[in-house]
Amino acid sequence: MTENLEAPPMKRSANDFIFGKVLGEGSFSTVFLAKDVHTSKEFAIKVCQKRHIIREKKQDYVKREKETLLVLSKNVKESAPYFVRLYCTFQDPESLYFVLTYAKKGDLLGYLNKVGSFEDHCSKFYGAEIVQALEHLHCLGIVHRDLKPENILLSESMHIVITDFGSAKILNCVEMDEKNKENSEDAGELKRKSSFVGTAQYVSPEILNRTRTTPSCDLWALGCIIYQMVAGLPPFRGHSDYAIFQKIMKLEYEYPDGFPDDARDIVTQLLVLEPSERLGAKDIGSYTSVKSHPFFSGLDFEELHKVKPPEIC
Ligand SMILES: Nc1ncnc2c1ncn2[C@@H]1O[C@H](COP(=O)(O)OP(=O)(O)OP(=O)(O)O)[C@@H](O)[C@H]1O
Ligand SMILES: O=C(O)C[C@H](Cc1nc2cc(Cl)cc(Cl)c2[nH]1)c1ccc(Cl)cc1
Ligand SMILES: O=C(O)C[C@H](Cc1nc2cc(Cl)cc(Cl)c2[nH]1)c1ccc(Cl)cc1
Repeated sequence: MTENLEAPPMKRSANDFIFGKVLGEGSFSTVFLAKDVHTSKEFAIKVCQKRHIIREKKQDYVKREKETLLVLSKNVKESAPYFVRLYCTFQDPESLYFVLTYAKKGDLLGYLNKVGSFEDHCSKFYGAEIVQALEHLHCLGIVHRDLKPENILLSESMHIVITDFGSAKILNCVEMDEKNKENSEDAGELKRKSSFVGTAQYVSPEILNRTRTTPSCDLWALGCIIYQMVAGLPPFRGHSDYAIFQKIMKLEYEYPDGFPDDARDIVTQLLVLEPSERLGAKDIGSYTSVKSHPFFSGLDFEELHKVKPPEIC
């Protein structure tokens, strides 16, 4: 009997890490900076309180997050390394631990708040990295559903690292084929999941209408994020979520003076109420109609991860 030389990786525990500062708090999680005692490598460890998950009935949310992160970590695409990696998970009687990539430079919202709005070449570069990331995510049959600047983290080299897959949906192959077909069962699923609805400013009309989730809802969020990088504020704003939802359903937004024409054109083609009419909604495989838009002229999407990102100024 040949000995199995590839010993399976040892199950880790909290004792394998030195826990450092708190990086941030979620609704039922705390994320710590931590160092692996064996390799001195740094990680972000997301610690979820079991008691809290049970009380908030968030098991599905956590399960979905782990499943999605596992699929992403097993299907890394060299030209789209734009997602947080899940290295391992473990638990103790009180908590669940997710050992994740540490995104050293915070998130996109932090930079937007710091500089107000991005220079055009910055908006184009980061818009392009998000398109490249969404193309890979959707090819894996995963829809993020809560894409927003706070969930777009930045690595040490200032490339994007998309996170927070708790609200992600993994489409089954049937759904993949009937991408836009109405499906009461799924709408029912959404009804149960209505609490999951993402952050008001970026949520798409079909999520509010409880129709089925398709990759198009991430294209809507892309439109909102490109608008926000160029203008400094999201397109749909209001003093309450309800007021914002009203504006979304009526497509009530405007472009400030000086908003460049190519940015206005691509945002207008993404912020379309009918999901199947959005730019890229009909693309199969790769988002050619989004990538070929003049807003992205001159960018090589496959090479973005190798170039030094433009200074955010
Ligand atoms: N991989 C990471 N690297 C660096 N910082 C991170 C990482 N993941 C999360 N954070 C920080 O920790 C904070 C909490 O993240 P977490 O995913 O636990 O909650 P959340 O998803 O932001 O909130 P909620 O659970 O309500 O959606 C984030 O806002 C972010 O600032
Ligand atoms: O699938 C596994 O590996 C085993 C467990 C499964 C699991 N145990 C749980 C206990 C609670 Cl209270 C909540 C959730 Cl979501 C739970 N998920 C587990 C351990 C750690 C992590 Cl991060 C996730 C799930
Ligand atoms: O719902 C059940 O009864 C079964 C699940 C089992 C379960 N396996 C899981 C695996 C993962 Cl990765 C995540 C979650 Cl939330 C998982 N939940 C579960 C959920 C919560 C708890 Cl506390 C224990 C088991």
